[in-house]
Amino acid sequence: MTLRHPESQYLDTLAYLLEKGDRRIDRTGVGTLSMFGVMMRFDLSDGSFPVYSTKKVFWKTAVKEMLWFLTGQTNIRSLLSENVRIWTDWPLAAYRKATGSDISQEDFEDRILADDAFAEEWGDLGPVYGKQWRRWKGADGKEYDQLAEVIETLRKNPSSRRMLFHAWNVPELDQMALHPCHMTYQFHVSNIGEGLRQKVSLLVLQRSSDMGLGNPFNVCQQAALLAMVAQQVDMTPGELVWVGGDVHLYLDHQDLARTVLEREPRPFPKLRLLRRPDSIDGYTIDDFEVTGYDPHPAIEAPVAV
Ligand SMILES: Nc1nc(=O)c2c([nH]1)NC[C@@H]1CN(c3ccc(C(=O)N[C@@H](CCC(=O)O)C(=O)O)cc3)CN21
Ligand SMILES: O=c1ccn([C@H]2C[C@H](O)[C@@H](COP(=O)(O)O)O2)c(=O)[nH]1
Repeated sequence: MTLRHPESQYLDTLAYLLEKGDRRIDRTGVGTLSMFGVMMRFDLSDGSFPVYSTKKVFWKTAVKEMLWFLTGQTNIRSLLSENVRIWTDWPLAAYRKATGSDISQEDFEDRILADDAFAEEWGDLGPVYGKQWRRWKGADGKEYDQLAEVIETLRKNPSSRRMLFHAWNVPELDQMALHPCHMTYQFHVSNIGEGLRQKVSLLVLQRSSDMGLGNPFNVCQQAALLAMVAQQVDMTPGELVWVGGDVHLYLDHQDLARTVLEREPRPFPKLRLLRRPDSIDGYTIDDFEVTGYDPHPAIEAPVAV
C-alpha cells in the first residue's frame, strides 16, 4: 500500500462537503455546506511545509498573520504596513455601519496607515488572538503570557499534558471583531528519555473553519508556528494535528472546490528557518525559506463577512 498525498485529506473533505454537506444558513447570510468534526494530520518531521498545491496559497501572508499574532497586537495597522489586507473587511464594515460612509477599502486602509488617531479608533479588532495568547487578563488583574509559559514548560517538563494556550476568553468575547476560530493550541513531546532527539507536535482545535479561504491559511501558519516553537526548544517538529468543529464550504466557493478537485496535488514544499532568533519574539518573514513550491494557479473567491 502506498500512502496518499497528505493534501488528499483536504481534498476528500471538500469532496464530502460538496456531495454530502449539511446545507445550512450561517451568521454571514451566505450559507454553507457543513460537516461537524474533521481531523487532518501533517507530518513535518522531514521538513515538509503543508502549503496546499491545488491552488496557490499566499503562504507569506498567512505566516505574516501568525507573526502578527505573536506580537500580541490587535490593530490591523501593523498588518497593513506588511501589505496584509485579509482582516480589513471587519473594521471596514464596522466603520461604514457606524458612520454611514461608503468609503472604499483602499481609502480606508490608506487612512488607517496615515492617521494615528483614526487607526486607534477604527483599526482595532478588540482583544483577539494576540492579546489572549500574550496578555490574557486574569480576574486578579495580572496579564498572562500563555505562549511564554508553554515554551518554558516544553523546556523544563516536556512530559506535561498541560501545555496549551487558548483564546476563548469568555468575558471578552463580545469585544472581539470575531470570536476566535482557531482557539486551542496544545503541544505534545515524544521521544522523551530515549536518547533520541525530542519531537514536538501541535494539535489545533478550530471550532469553525472556512475550507475555501481560511483553512489553507490556517494549516500553513500553524505549521510555521510549530517550526518556530520546535526551533526555540531545540526539538524536531513532529505532527500538526488539525481538528475542526464546524467545517464548512461557503455556497459561493463551490466552483473553487470543484476546480481544486480536478487538479493533481504536487509535493509539499520544504521549510527551513534561516536563523535562530533569541526568542519566539525575534522572527521575521525573511527567516522563512520555502523551496519547491510549485502550485496550480490561485483561485479568487469572495470572503463572507
Ligand atoms: N469567512 C471568513 N473566512 C475566513 O477564513 C476568515 C474570516 N472570515 N474572518 C477572519 C479571518 C480572515 N481570514 C482570511 C480572509 C481572507 C482571505 C483571502 O482573501 N485570501 C485570498 C487572498 C489572499 C491575499 O490577498 O493575500 C486567497 O486566495 O487565499 C484569507 C483568510 C481568515 N479568516
Ligand atoms: O482563522 C480563521 C478565522 C476565521 N475563519 C472562518 C470560519 C468561519 O467561516 C468564519 C467565522 O465565523 P463564525 O460565525 O464566528 O464561525 O471565519 C477561518 O476559517 N479561519
